[in-house]
Amino acid sequence: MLSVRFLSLRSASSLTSRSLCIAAAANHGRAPDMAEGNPLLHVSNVRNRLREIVGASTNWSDHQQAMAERVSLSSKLAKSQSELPAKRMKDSFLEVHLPLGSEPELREKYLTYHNTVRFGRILEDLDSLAVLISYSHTYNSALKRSPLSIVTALVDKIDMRQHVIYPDCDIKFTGQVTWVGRSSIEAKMHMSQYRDGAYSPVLDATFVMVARDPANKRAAFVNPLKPEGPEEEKLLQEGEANKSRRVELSTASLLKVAPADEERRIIHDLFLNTLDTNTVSFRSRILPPKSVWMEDAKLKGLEICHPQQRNIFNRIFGGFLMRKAYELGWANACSFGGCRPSLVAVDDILFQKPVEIGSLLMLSSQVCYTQGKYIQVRVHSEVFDPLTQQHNTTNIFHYTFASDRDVPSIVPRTYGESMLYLDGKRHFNQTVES
Ligand SMILES: CCCCCCCCCCCCCC(=O)SCCNC(=O)CCNC(=O)[C@H](O)C(C)(C)COP(=O)(O)OP(=O)(O)OC[C@H]1O[C@@H](n2cnc3c(N)ncnc32)[C@H](O)[C@@H]1OP(=O)(O)O
Repeated sequence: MLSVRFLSLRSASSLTSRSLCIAAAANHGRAPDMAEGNPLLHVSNVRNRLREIVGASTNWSDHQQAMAERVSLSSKLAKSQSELPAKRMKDSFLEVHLPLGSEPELREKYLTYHNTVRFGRILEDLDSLAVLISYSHTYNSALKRSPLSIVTALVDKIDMRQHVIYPDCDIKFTGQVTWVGRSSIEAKMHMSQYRDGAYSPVLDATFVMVARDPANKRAAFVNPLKPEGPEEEKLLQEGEANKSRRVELSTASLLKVAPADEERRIIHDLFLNTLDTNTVSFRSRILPPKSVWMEDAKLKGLEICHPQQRNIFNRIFGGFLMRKAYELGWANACSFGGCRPSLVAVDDILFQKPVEIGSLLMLSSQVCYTQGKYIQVRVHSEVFDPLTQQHNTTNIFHYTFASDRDVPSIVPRTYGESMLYLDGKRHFNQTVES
């Protein structure tokens, strides 16, 4: 059933060298693999494979029955991690093609007005791929369907290696599991684009996925990971270090503890800088030149969560949420900077709660930190229940953009805004200065 093409790392590199040999004869943005008709996994098949793996319904009208059938798979879950066989990294290695160069009919879905690729669409593909990689790691040939519900918990990091993604050149995604906990899985993915005879790197992404029982109510064990060779040992150690870093960051969150001394000084300097020197008062505040109050750098949006945007577990697809938040964040940075900004990094996208079908999803984007030509944007999403009038945060997204010129400085006015500023600064330092 899981007839995904599992390529070993070694076979992937030999594929690349073979590709390079044929490259001279290939078109500008059309990779030889695709031109030769090599049957690699096509991006549009990733979701179909996921549907098959979990037995998701294709019609919304059948979703309750499909869910009930899934819940009956609970008995197939492992009682402990030790009863599951250890997997190798190559067991989950996948290579997926998005042939924008070879299949012009695909382009429309990915095209921006400015003749580049919609990054929100790439986020959707990365999310689906991370889920498929995780299912490949947990694949059990004795079962027809996987009892695991694997959800996206965190987009740890997406580093852009190139700012322009061409809409008429083939794209290749590769990825594998690089670390596992008891129920969590780290998947690393790379995206490259075929241009002028070779694939060149576009981005590197690290996602954390979490396995749940079929009803998505509690954690479920995943197979241990057995590294082979020093390169894989290093990836595993990096995964361990990533986990420790996440715990540290969460412990130091400004929602839990006071800012550090240096951060307090920054906030006080910003405050002093806005005082009116003519009136000796803490109350009269003046916006410094080439600055914008934080409250004037927001953009809001609303999504009604229709069944069309559901994932294989009948909740809203994480990739869709990322696309919507990204596009709002981009528009926010665009109107703030007065030009089309390019994406530098995506960092620490947290999926706190699932978004149910039918929800009213409120998205709120805020420019929270600026430095030179860089704009740090935070998008907060919450569901609003019109019956109880309650708001619940579901996601927080962080995006770093670069403008083609220096942008105005963002200035917080309240204490809460100052915390947003510091949080934005921390994210900026982590992505841009690391
Ligand atoms: C149907 C046809 C449609 C076709 C659709 C096509 C689309 C197909 C695409 C399909 C795509 C489908 C994909 C989608 O669309 S998934 C949709 C988007 N994602 C979500 O909705 C998830 C929302 N969040 C949650 O449900 C909870 O917060 C989760 C479940 C994530 C954690 O809940 P909770 O906190 O209560 O869990 P726990 O305390 O028991 O811990 C369990 C483990 O989780 C680890 N952990 C937790 N948080 C984090 C974190 N932030 N960073 C790193 N790790 C984290 C934790 O260390 C522990 O690990 P371990 O020590 O066990 O190893």
